[in-house]
Amino acid sequence: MTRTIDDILAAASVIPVMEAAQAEDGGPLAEALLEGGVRVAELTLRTPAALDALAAMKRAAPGLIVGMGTVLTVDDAERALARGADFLVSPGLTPALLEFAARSGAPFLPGVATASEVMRALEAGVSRLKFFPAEPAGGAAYLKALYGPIPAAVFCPTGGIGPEQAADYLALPNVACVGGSWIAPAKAIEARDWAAIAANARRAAALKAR
Ligand SMILES: O=C(O)C(=O)C[C@H](O)[C@H](O)COP(=O)(O)O
Repeated sequence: MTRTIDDILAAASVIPVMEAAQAEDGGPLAEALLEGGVRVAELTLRTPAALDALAAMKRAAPGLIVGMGTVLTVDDAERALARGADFLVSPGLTPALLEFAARSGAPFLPGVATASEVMRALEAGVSRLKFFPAEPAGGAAYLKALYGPIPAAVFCPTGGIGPEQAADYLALPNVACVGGSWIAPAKAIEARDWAAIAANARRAAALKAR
């Protein structure tokens, strides 16, 4: 059965967004997230080790749905899928990536930050969107304002969100989940503090969308 981006967002209330400097950290990181009850995570394509780390996550915890973030080009998307990414996340939305997602059928969460970008996505048949960078772009109040004229768009806000802001977003009718680096910060991964990451994951998994 093909998993859609809607299925993936429905499986998550909080999506940990991570950066891995060492590929071998992927396995224990994925296990810590699953242990904490997190079902969906995003690993950013920001380090040379990212693709290997993603493959390690999928090997160690096949039940964890792992997306590749920071997908900027079709080449990034192809490389991520080849290493086992379950979905693709981009900070923005380009015609080339939209076309690739439509052609490949890969679940894709493109980023938007304005009403015009949301409308462009809807014209392309895409209604599940990352709101990025959420806090600098206007926060929960901004998304609440977009809901009036454009109720069809559903967001996963990410960028500058911590546990204090998450509940405000999750209470909105147009928010499916939120993303953030606070569950598995780069420092905790570097320190291999899997117990702290599992504890953060447990608290995050307890947050629920409306
Ligand atoms: O690389 C990407 O594709 C991104 O979209 C960036 C991430 O969403 C942010 O790095 C989240 O990090 P925080 O703001 O610390 O929660």
